[in-house]
Amino acid sequence: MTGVSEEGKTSVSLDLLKTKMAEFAKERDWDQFHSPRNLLLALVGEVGELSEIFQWKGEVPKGLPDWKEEEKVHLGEELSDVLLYLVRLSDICGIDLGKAALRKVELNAIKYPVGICKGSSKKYNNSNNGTEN
Ligand SMILES: Nc1ccn([C@H]2C[C@H](O)[C@@H](COP(=O)(O)OP(=O)(O)OP(=O)(O)O)O2)c(=O)n1
Repeated sequence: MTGVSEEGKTSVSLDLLKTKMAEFAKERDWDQFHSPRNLLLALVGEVGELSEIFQWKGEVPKGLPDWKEEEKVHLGEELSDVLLYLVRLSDICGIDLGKAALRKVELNAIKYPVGICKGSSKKYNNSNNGTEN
């Protein structure tokens, strides 16, 4: 279920990750542990591990040009743990994550019209139908 993107690179689908996680759990008889609450706590734990990588470093430049290869590998692992638990949590809750995320992107575009928001990171404000800090 991998696909080829417009740039010709192989892309990995959320469906493939969902299937892999379901197989991983089934083979180990771990469905019993993959409850919504357990998965949410595991997800939050992995977000903590991801945060530790950046902790005390101050701001870092995009692309992480000064990071060693092994640091980037570690970052990829922690990002993956977060993604995999998120995909699994969504599956166990019966949410089509890809569809929900696409819908949210569309809602975001309506909430933050280019004409009002371009160049400004201010948050949407319900009271004046505009934006504020
Ligand atoms: N009950 C479990 C335990 C693990 N995993 C999978 C999902 C994550 O991708 C990864 C998490 O494994 P660990 O709990 O061993 O966490 P780390 O890989 O981060 O290791 P550590 O916590 O030792 O740094 O394994 C899972 O699906 N269900």
